Amino acid sequence: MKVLITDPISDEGIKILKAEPGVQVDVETKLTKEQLIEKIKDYDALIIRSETQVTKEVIDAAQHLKIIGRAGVGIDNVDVPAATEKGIIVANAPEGNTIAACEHTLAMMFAMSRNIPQANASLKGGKWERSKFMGVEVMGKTLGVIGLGRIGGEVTKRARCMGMEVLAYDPFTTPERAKDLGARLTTLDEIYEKADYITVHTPLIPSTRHMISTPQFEKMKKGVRIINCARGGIIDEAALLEALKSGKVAGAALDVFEKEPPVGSPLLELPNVIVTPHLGASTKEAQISVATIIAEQVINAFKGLPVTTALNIPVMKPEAMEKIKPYLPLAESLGKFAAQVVDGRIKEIDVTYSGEITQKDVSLVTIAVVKGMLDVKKGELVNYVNAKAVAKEYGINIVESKSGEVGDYTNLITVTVKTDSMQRRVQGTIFGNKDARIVGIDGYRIEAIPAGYMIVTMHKDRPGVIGNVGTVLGKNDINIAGMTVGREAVRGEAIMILNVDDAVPQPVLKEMIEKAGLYDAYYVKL
Ligand SMILES: NC(=O)C1=CN([C@@H]2O[C@H](COP(=O)(O)OP(=O)(O)OC[C@H]3O[C@@H](n4cnc5c(N)ncnc54)[C@H](O)[C@@H]3O)[C@@H](O)[C@H]2O)C=CC1
Ligand SMILES: O=C(O)C(=O)COP(=O)(O)O
Repeated sequence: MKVLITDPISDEGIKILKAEPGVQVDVETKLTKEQLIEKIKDYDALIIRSETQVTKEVIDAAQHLKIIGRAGVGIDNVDVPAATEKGIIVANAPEGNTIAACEHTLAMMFAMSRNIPQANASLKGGKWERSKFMGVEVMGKTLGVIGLGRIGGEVTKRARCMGMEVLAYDPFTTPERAKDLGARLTTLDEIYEKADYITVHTPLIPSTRHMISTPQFEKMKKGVRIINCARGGIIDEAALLEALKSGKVAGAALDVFEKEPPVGSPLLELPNVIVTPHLGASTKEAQISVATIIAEQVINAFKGLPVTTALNIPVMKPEAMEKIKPYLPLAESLGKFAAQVVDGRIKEIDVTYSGEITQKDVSLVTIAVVKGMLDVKKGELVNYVNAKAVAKEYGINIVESKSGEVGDYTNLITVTVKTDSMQRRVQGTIFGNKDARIVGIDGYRIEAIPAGYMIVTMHKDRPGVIGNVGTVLGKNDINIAGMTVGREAVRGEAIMILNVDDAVPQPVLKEMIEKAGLYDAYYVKL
């Protein structure tokens, strides 16, 4: 495995990677876009921080890339949909730098309140200006926290200890969580109306880009102070500049910028703006933590172990993963099997779970069904990362449901495939936590091992059919390893599955249909 690291990460992470047998690690920082496009071709993994721009062009140029590891949180510099489409895992290190970013936010709040950067520069410049740098206290003030996630939550807890009242806005959190942290969840408008300090802690995504702009500054209290240690672009810098110039905003503390470095930004000229060069995550502790986490995730990806911080595949805890693991090969086999016993273009895949499995997180099991089906239909690289995206691209609707009905099986996975011309239902179960079986087709009870070469026949139950099928196979030197028949009634409609030891050419299948008088027969290869 070849790992390319293009932004500086802690040696601790590099050591972990190098200790892994068969891993080659190359650190190449400050690559130009063109150099990265050229380099990436040879690598299996890419590790980055916020500086490397992993664009679609870069992803398209990659030939072996399996994982992009972000040694940090924000992934706004990665084209995640492009990676997903190509089956590349994107993983980050979400908890590694929470405290670093939180403490930096508080450091910036204090530095701004007490004019520390300005006073430091003045004194070092030979001046002694005590009255010029009169500050304000944070105690008793209202802090507005926009984005009450990991960092926003830690900032809230500490702000409360400093005697601040905290109002928070986050559309994806609960009033209970906010209360536990010491904040009151409210609207953005109330924050704008009441806050003395506003700090943003959301990701940079389309819905947060320029979420604070001129109309929002207009609603704010005069003299408000703004902190941005999240991402440049959440706050509209041009609008902030105007709000600072007009006196609406008394000060701004910025760690991040719309363009980094912010060369020539007029914000840098203002005395009431203090800045740091994207240092939020730059503590020894955070860097060791994120580098270690991401190195482990990259290794896991190569060992086929769960990548627990992956952002584009369902992530589950190792214990949960352990519980559904036996179902993944069965699900993939059911998908592959079902794809080979239908005609026409697949329009919908419906996966229904019943029995004990309904207590588990089955999202990955559904993906395994889809992956199996697309492996057959598309014959191209489909994996757990891109299976759903590929299905969507081909206009295949995926439906997942859990049924309360407990039939004869402890666990049952029912896969219904709808094509433009027909519908087929295939059911499977696991016996004793390890033995996968196909136990039903279109309501007929059967019991077949989903493996190797198989033949599925649809016929009328009458003497001679099975004998004739055996004769045709024998004549063509195809050995039968197992057989199961399901029928609706004696001499009624029937389905048979044969496990055979050899591949079955189409002409043999045709001969079988004719000689044995079958309605239809399908050859399945798992
Ligand atoms: N300056 C620096 O060096 C660092 C910056 N960051 C930035 O901080 C951001 C937050 O990091 P974490 O707290 O770890 O992430 P998180 O995912 O724990 O928290 C983000 C929160 O924002 C909320 N959110 C999403 N859309 C929102 C909206 N429209 N309005 C209000 N809230 C919204 C989410 O519900 C979530 O609770 C990262 O995405 C990253 O961009 C993170 C680490 C270091
Ligand atoms: O983790 C994040 O989102 C950060 O912004 C930290 O960025 P960095 O790794 O220091 O370039």
